[in-house]
Amino acid sequence: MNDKIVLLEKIHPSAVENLQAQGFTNIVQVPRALAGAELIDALSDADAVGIRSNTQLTADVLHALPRLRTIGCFCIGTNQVDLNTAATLGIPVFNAPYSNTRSVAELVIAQAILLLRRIPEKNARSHRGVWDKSATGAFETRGKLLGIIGYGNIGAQVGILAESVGMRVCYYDPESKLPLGNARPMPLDELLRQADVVTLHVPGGASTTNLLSAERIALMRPSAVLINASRGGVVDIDALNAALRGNRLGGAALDVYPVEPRSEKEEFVSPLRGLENVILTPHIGGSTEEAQENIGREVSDKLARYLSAGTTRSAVNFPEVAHQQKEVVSRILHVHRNEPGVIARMNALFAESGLNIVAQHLQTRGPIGYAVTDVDAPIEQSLMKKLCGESAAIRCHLV
Ligand SMILES: NC(=O)C1=CN([C@@H]2O[C@H](COP(=O)(O)OP(=O)(O)OC[C@H]3O[C@@H](n4cnc5c(N)ncnc54)[C@H](O)[C@@H]3O)[C@@H](O)[C@H]2O)C=CC1
Ligand SMILES: O=C(O)C(=O)COP(=O)(O)O
Repeated sequence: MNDKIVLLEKIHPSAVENLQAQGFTNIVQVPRALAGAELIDALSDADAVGIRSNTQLTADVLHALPRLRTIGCFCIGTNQVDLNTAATLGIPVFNAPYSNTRSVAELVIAQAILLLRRIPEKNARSHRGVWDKSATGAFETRGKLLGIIGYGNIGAQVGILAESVGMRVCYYDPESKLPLGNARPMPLDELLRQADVVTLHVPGGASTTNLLSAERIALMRPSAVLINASRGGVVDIDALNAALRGNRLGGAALDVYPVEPRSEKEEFVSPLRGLENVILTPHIGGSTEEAQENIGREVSDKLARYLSAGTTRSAVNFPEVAHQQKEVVSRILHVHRNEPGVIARMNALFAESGLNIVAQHLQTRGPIGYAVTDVDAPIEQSLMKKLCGESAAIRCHLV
C-alpha cells in the first residue's frame, strides 16, 4: 500500500514489522520528537503519523497538515494531541490504553520502597565514599498508607501491588470506581493529610494542571513522599521544589516534567536536579521491552485497519465503526458534520450513479458523523468529487 506513515520518537520496531507484514512499505522513522516547522515539514506528505508523549500535535500543526488522515499515539496519554481539532478535521486518533500500565505500576511500587527506605540519599552518599549506616527516617512499606490520586487502569494496579507488600491503600477519583482489594475512597485533602506515600495517576491537560498545588502539597505530612509518573504539569514543580528544600516533604520520585527534552542530545533541566532525596527518571514509566513491543503492534494495527478498511474502533476522539473486512470493490469513508440529511444526500448521489450499496455503517460522536459505505463497483472520480464536495462533508476517502 502506498500510504506514507511517519513514526517519530523511537517507536518499537514491532510497529514497522507489523505494518510491513500488512503491506505498508512507505514508512519513515525519526528517532526523536519534532516540533514547529521541522514537524510540519516531516509530516507534510504523511497519511498517518505515529508519536509518543513528546510530540505536540497542536491545532496549528494539524491545520497545516491537510493530507494527514490518522494519528497513532504509541502510548496511553493523548493530551499531546488537540483531540477536538483532530476530530473536526476528520482525523481519528488511536492509542494503546493498557499495554504499559503494568510497567508503570511496578516502577511506582519500587519507588515507594526506595523512598521510604531513604535509598536515594544512601546511594548518593555511598557513591561519595560516605558510610551512612543508619536506620533514622527509614521505614518499611508494610502498614503504611498509600494515597492514589486517579484510580484508573494504572492507579488500581498500583493499589493491588501495594497491598501485596502490606500497604494500606486509599484513593481519590472524581468518578465512581470499584475499589479493588481493600482500597477505600477518600476525599483528596484527607488523602493528602493522611498518606505516607502519594502517587499521581491522572491524565494530563487543562483539568489536571497544578492539581498538586502549593496549598495541597502543604497538606502532606512532612515525612510523606510524592511520586509522579503521570504528566509533568500535574504538580506545581516550584512549590514541590520549595517543600523539598524546606524539609516539608520526605522525598519525591518524578518520571515526568513540565518540559522534557525531545531527544538524548538536549539537556534535561529541572530545579530538582541535585536533591538527594529525589529520584529523577527520564519518562521511562512505560519504557519496558514488553510494553513497547506490545504497544508497537497494537497501535500499528489500529493505524493499518483505519488506512485499509476505515475501522475506527477504540479511537479516542471519533465515532467508532467496527472492523469489517473489505470484501467489496469500493469502500468510501465519509466524515461529515453531524446534521440532518447528510446520508440521504450521499445515498442519492450513489443512486444517481447507478451504484448499489452493499453495506453502510454510520456512527456519530458530538458534531462529527462518520459513514462507511461499501459498493460492489468501481467509483468514478466525478462521484468522489461530489461526495467530498457535499455541503456537510469534512473529508472523504476511497479505500
Ligand atoms: N510515565 C509514563 O511513562 C506513563 C504515564 N502515563 C500517564 O498516566 C496517566 C494515567 O493512565 P491510566 O491509569 O491508564 O489512565 P486512566 O484513564 O485509566 O485513569 C485516569 C484516572 O484519573 C481519574 N481522574 C481524572 N481527573 C482526575 C482528577 N482531577 N483527580 C483525580 N482523578 C482524576 C480518571 O477518572 C481516571 O480514573 C495517563 O493519562 C498518562 O498521562 C501512562 C503510561 C506511562
Ligand atoms: O503512555 C504514556 O502516556 C506515557 O507517558 C509513555 O510515554 P512515552 O511513550 O514513553 O513517551
